[in-house]
Amino acid sequence: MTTDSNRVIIFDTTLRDGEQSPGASMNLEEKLRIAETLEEMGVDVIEAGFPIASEGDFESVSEIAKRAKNSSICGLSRASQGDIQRCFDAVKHAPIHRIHTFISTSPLHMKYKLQMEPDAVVEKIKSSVTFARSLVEDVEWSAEDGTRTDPDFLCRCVETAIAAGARTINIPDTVGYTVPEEYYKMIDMLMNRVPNIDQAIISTHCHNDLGLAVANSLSAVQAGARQVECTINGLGERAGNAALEEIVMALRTRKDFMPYETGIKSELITRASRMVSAITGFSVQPNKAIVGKNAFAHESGIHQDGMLKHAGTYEIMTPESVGLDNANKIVLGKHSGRHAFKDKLSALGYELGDNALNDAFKRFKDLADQKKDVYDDDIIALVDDEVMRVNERVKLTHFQVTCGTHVKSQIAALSLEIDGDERKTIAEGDGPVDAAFKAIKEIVPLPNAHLELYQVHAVTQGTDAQAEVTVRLEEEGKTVNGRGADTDTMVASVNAYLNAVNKLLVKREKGKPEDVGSI
Ligand SMILES: CC(=O)SCCNC(=O)CCNC(=O)[C@H](O)C(C)(C)COP(=O)(O)OP(=O)(O)OC[C@H]1O[C@@H](n2cnc3c(N)ncnc32)[C@H](O)[C@@H]1OP(=O)(O)O
Ligand SMILES: CC(C)C(=O)C(=O)O
Repeated sequence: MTTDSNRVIIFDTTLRDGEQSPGASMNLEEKLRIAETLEEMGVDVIEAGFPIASEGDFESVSEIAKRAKNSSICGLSRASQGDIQRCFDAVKHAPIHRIHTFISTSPLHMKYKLQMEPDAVVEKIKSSVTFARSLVEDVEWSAEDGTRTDPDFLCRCVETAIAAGARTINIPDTVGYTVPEEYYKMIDMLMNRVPNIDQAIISTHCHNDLGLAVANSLSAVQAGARQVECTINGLGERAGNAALEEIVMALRTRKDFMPYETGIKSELITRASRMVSAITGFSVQPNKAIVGKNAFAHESGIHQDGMLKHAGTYEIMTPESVGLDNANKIVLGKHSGRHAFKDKLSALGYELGDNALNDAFKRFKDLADQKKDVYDDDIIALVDDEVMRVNERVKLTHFQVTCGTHVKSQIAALSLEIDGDERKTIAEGDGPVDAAFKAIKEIVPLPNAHLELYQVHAVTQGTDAQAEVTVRLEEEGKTVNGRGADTDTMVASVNAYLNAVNKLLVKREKGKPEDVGSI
């Protein structure tokens, strides 16, 4: 495959190296779905598996090849005729196909793993690539453990592979050992020293053992590599491979510094990431670049304020460019400020005046201090509660209740502000709710009111969820419902009861004006 001087070939190995992650095995149907998505994304080469590894691998590479249209389908094979033939038999069904063959070139691998002399390795490169070329046009050769290989020997191996017909030369950082500057120099050295290098495309295949897989790959591109091997979500052996989404978005976002193109439709990145995560069961860490759930989320007030004024203040790419349609996420939490809170309220349909906004904001901050996640429903409950309480005559100022085992009766201590006056009491009850409600009735006499309903439900999930309590009171044929929300169920209960009491007072006022103030 040839490429324009600035076109970077994206070679996805999620189905081969990605599947080598312990626990990431995929079945045929799952591999077909991923391959279809990769092709739709515009991946140039899909490494679909290692056909000699098993009947299952052979079948999946063959089936993927049969369905492929535009992507080249590739299989991996050791430097042996058996592997290469099996690989060919699987990939040959694809209209565009490639054989990828490899052998180790580092002193350590040659001596201990292959137990071969360097000259014998060079001979194997020649014979394996020649055999592969007798089967297909497009042969890729990899120098396994390339980054720990002696430079002179690496040049000799690369020259041999190209002379035998390889048109892509891959220099893997098999153990994730190199660093960007060193890798740059290695690619640059090959470009300058290997006499027939212009007949091949240099490829990178970086592992992430030091967290440098993407940085190393980009460094190699800057040195002249024009194929990057990568995987969705950075899946792969040990710490994984370079993440496709990070490579693609880095090239797209920093075109000013790295003027290279890929053929990837980046809008499909999120879909591919979620699919691979769901199929493998490997969840994506929340702070993972590009595809983590927090990659476009903003929690702190200063950032949220900046985002509301201009998204470019804190986002270097748009969520839409990676296929997130819910736009940037302003997540309210304890670090949020008034601007973001007000914006969230208007998105939820609330327009509060300055005073009400300040009161609601204070309650929101208190809630965020107590609660890990503040959801929209929490805010709705909080604001409804706040709005409801404006103009209430009876307000809670203090409440404490004892409860637990081996306590005969529970004691509630309560202070209420009624029309501006503070009143206090202590009451005993059969359980904390009973004690609390008795305390209210001692301060606010309600001789004819009956409790018809007391209901608690959690607004959101988790043990720190807000409780929303509904209390229904009936007095002489008039029924009112009171609501209260708080992370403390007892406080929510008292607030709900008081809300109902306040509504009853309003009904009394309407019915008998002479009763105003008769508390
Ligand atoms: C860095 C990488 O990602 S490399 C790819 C890793 N992927 C895989 O290993 C895919 C899954 N592998 C398998 O299913 C099996 O290992 C097989 C089918 C490939 C081979 O299985 P076996 O024949 O039982 O051999 P085993 O895996 O135990 O040992 C590997 C053999 O291949 C040899 N070998 C390793 N790499 C190469 C190579 N590139 N070219 C030729 N021979 C190689 C080893 O020296 C060893 O040979 P030996 O048996 O003479 O000592
Ligand atoms: C065989 C090559 C491409 C590889 O996977 C590696 O070296 O990590």
